[in-house]
Amino acid sequence: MILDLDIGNTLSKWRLKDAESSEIRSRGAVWTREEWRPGADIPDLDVVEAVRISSVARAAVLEETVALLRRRVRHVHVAHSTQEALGVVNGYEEPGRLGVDRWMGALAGYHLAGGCCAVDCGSAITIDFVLPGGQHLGGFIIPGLRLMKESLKLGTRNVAIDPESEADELLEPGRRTVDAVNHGIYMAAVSAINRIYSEVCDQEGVALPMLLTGGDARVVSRGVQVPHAVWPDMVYGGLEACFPMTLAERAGKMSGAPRVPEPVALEKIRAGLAFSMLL
Ligand SMILES: Nc1ncnc2c1ncn2[C@@H]1O[C@H](COP(=O)(O)OP(=O)(O)O)[C@@H](O)[C@H]1O
Ligand SMILES: CC(C)(COP(=O)(O)O)[C@@H](O)C(=O)NCCC(=O)O
Ligand SMILES: [K+]
Repeated sequence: MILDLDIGNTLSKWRLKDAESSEIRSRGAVWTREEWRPGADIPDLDVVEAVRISSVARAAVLEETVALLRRRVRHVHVAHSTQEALGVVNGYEEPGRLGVDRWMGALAGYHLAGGCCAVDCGSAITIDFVLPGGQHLGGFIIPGLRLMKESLKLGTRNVAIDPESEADELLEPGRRTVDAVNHGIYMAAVSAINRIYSEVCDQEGVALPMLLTGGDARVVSRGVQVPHAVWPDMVYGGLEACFPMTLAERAGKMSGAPRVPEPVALEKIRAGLAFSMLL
């Protein structure tokens, strides 16, 4: 079995992948603050022959995790943001400073779709752009839905956006604090994504397919007007592409990769932008 780990600021996600069949056998998540202890919600390491890790948590969390895993598992691969990988050139002045989850997402997106806009809706919402030739432009970082809510400190901490609520509902003015906050941050997130996408496509003269991942991807997806696909395993896709192990991976396949969304024509994106400027 291959253990894939995506350690974010909020949740540490894992999945077990069968090295022979390439099937995903199980998956789970624990709070990043908590200690890693095989047992409870952590897979049994006895069946694991290799681990691939993407981590943006504190260095100590990664060090401890790697130390623990190295004692039990033969192959431990840790992903790093580099200047170039798999045909993508990192757009950061200091490539190593780009969050490795963003780098994995950008690589997976490029591997799947060529040029793309990769959006990760986790603790932070990150919006990264890769051009068709492989140049990563850099990106945008805004607080995630939960962080935005917490920053308001309005005692609404535990009131999550109802994942069943319709986007239309979330776009109405709230008539209670809870709704005003939820609708406000939702609007902030989705309008930022829509606008940033249009601005960058306009500047670069190319309509890019958009891919969405992260804990809030599904709820954010409903308010994003740009054609896009939700890809929960996008960060894992980067790990698969960087450290291919199974036959399918060596053939370039990434588990759970969606169909590439067809972007709208650049003229339409530009017309939408021009229209919003008139309002
Ligand atoms: N069941 C859940 N538990 C925790 N967070 C959730 C859950 N469902 C959605 N979320 C949202 O997902 C975010 C965490 O998403 P994730 O992509 O795992 O973040 P990160 O990679 O930063 O750890 C939380 O900040 C929260 O807004
Ligand atoms: C921007 C992030 C905090 C997002 O982390 P996440 O929401 O996935 O936990 C992470 O990618 C990070 O720590 N990046 C380093 C700074 C940068 O990418 O510029
Ligand atoms: K993120």
